[in-house]
Amino acid sequence: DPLEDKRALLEFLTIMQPTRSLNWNETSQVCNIWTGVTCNQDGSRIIAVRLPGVGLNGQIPPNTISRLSALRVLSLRSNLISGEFPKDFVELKDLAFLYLQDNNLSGPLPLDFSVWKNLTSVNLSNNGFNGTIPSSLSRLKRIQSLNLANNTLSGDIPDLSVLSSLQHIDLSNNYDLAGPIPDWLRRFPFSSYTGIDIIPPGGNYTLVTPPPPSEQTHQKPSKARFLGLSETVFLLIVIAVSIVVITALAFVLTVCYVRRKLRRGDGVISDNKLQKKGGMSPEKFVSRMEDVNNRLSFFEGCNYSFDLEDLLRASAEVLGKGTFGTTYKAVLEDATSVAVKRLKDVAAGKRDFEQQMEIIGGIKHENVVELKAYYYSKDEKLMVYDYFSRGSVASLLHGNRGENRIPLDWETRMKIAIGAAKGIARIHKENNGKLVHGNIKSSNIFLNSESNGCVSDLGLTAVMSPLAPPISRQAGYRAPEVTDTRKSSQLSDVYSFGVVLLELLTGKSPIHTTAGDEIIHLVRWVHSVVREEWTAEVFDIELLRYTNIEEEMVEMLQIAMSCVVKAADQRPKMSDLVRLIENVGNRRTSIEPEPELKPKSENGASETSTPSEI
Ligand SMILES: Nc1ncnc2c1ncn2[C@@H]1O[C@H](COP(=O)(O)OP(=O)(O)OP(=O)(O)O)[C@@H](O)[C@H]1O
Repeated sequence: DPLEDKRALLEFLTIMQPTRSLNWNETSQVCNIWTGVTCNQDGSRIIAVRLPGVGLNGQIPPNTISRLSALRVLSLRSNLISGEFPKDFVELKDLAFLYLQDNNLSGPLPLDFSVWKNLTSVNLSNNGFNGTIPSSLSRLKRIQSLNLANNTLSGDIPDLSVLSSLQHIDLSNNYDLAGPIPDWLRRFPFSSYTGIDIIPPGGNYTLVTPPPPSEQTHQKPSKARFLGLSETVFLLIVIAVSIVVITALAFVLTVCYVRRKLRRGDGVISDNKLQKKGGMSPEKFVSRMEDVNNRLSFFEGCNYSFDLEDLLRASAEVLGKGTFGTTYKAVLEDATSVAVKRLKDVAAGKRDFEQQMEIIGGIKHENVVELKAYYYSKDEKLMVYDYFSRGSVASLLHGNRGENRIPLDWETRMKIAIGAAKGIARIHKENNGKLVHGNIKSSNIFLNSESNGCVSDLGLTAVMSPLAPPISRQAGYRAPEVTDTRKSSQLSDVYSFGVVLLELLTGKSPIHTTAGDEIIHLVRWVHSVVREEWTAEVFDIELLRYTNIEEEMVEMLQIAMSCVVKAADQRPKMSDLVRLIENVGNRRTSIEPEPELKPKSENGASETSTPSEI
């Protein structure tokens, strides 16, 4: 345990006296136990303290928090903290995320922000800070989000145009800030600088206020104007305005009605806010989530700094509904995008769920999508991942079939296959070699920063109810024995991986319909085509433009077919597959530079791709 850090926090707690009781006591272990506290990997230091809305009262005592010199995240927002910005916070050299908004802090902002070189997100809004905005903010090279709104800051707005990483800024409602509004600030939304005094060319101060809504001018014709019009014209205007108002009202009511209906529908978020989902009132939802013992649990090394409340407030968009729940893209205040999976039908109790999450979150591998955080309460179970803006392999392969489609080239497909194989092989080593992915499919494979395949959504079958209805969307990937026993294994993962390989090779979905509405099962179809000795027909038409890859495609087809054999014990192990696929890829580097074309048969396949090789 980090004893020194622990002592500092206990001193802080004794003086601040939060109204909500925290489970911090001298005898208990800090790391993984104390509410709102996160330690580093070896448990030697505290790196995050998150205590939003726990009723902390009074001034932050000097020489307490500042002793946590490894602190990266400090969130004390929505409390009753008063006094000046603690001077000794300069000791927190690693601080990256600072959230002190919604308190009663006052006095000047720190003069020299450059002591916090790693600052990424700062929110000091809704306090009583006064004085000027320090120009040293311009030295925060990593800053992405800066919120100083609703204080009483004054003076000029410093030039922060050099901050290329800045994505979000809010200086609004600091009524004594003087203008003019600099050009760099005008690049941000208008809401970033409403409520600031500006000096127009004439010299008089005016306040930057939002433009008045246009209806107002329609609804309130001035008296002078009325006197200038004939009564008929005036009446016509009144009637026209009334019609517009009534139509608008009817429209709003219809929208409300439709939204309410939608909200009742299964899994549909009506107001694209996570907090309004599930037909629960936002207040009820938030209060359920805010149970002190039920907090968002982050994994070691995670550089996110948001709290559950931030997540609930984030604007959210449904990415899709899958086997285990619905996944949302949530955009947080500091412009970070995360993917949040809201699980349904979880059968595991809290302890088992947490244990499984620890196993999943403990896997750090470049080909496994890292679980960043999770949340468990009676009513909600959430998992938080990085958001992959390029979409999944499923969407890259099967999405956007229109004119501006960018086909997936062979090299990328191979990188996806090798990456995914390595990721799954790594998963299979976990938990004493017993961990099963359980849901391998192309919508759960993404491209990492090097465009290698990266697998997600692992290990969830262990916490799900076995009584949940069978999922048809998984069907095309499910090994025959899983259909019967409903138990997945590492060998059934191999089968599903084989189906993904077939998808990459054929460009076809595991279950699809033909023009004549015939349902095609990819594995069966490939078997039948190969049996009929039409191997070349199998490959994706988009791949036929590449001249010297036939041999590799055939080799990959052989590998895929070995994965999808019926008898589980005859399938290769994932670690063998990594080697086999890498061999194919390695040979390619020597083939690729050869410009020579191989002779092609009529249907476009090379002479070497004879069915006998399969
Ligand atoms: N981290 C992420 N970044 C971007 N998109 C994601 C992320 N995680 C999931 N998605 C996408 O969100 C959609 C829904 O995902 P989800 O995992 O809930 O369902 P699925 O993959 O369709 O099925 P299953 O639940 O069986 O995995 C899918 O299109 C998936 O590719």
